[in-house]
Amino acid sequence: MTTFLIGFMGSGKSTIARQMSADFIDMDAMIVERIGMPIAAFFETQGEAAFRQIEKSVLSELVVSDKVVSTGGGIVISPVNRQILKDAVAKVIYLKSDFDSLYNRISSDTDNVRPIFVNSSRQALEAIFNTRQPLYEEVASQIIDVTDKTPSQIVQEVKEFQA
Ligand SMILES: Nc1ncnc2c1ncn2[C@@H]1O[C@H](COP(=O)(O)OP(=O)(O)O)[C@@H](O)[C@H]1O
Ligand SMILES: O=C(O)C1=C[C@@H](OP(=O)(O)O)[C@@H](O)[C@H](O)C1
Ligand SMILES: [Mg+2]
Repeated sequence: MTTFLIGFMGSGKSTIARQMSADFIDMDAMIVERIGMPIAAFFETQGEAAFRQIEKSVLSELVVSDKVVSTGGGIVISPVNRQILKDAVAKVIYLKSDFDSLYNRISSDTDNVRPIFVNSSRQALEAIFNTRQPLYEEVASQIIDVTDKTPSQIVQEVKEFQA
């Protein structure tokens, strides 16, 4: 069965997926391969809407992948994506944390340039966070509070829930 990891940027989706399964799929990495450029460059040249179109089709492809899939933090924006996640025979695990913890993490993450982070004030980003919170909860089959937990503690909690 496919396992989707969802949550705001910086919640650890890519990190936890990597620790959960050697053949995990990171949606952002898959999209970067497809578009042939970093996501930030694509946002700049083609726009966010074009990114969301690609994201939606990649999500549809991955529903039947039977893999651990780390999604991008904006996967829940689209009602169509939320319906895909609700209809899927899949586990949808929400890695939940508070905005301040996530903001600190994203701010110090030099490996990943997130255009929405780069282009938003802290206040604007918090508003996006607050808007998305209920959307993650709407589609989640499991919610894990990841605040102040190590990746291995989180992986352990996922496994215990599914035991
Ligand atoms: N449980 C954790 N504790 C501390 N730092 C973490 C944890 N999970 C992820 N990180 C760090 O936070 C940043 C974002 O992680 P990432 O997996 O890219 O999140 P996402 O894919 O949800 O945006 C990275 O610098 C990563 O090393
Ligand atoms: O929150 C968002 O809208 C986004 C989050 C990013 O993924 P991560 O959550 O893995 O950083 C990536 O999909 C893109 O920058 C958009
Ligand atoms: Mg990620």
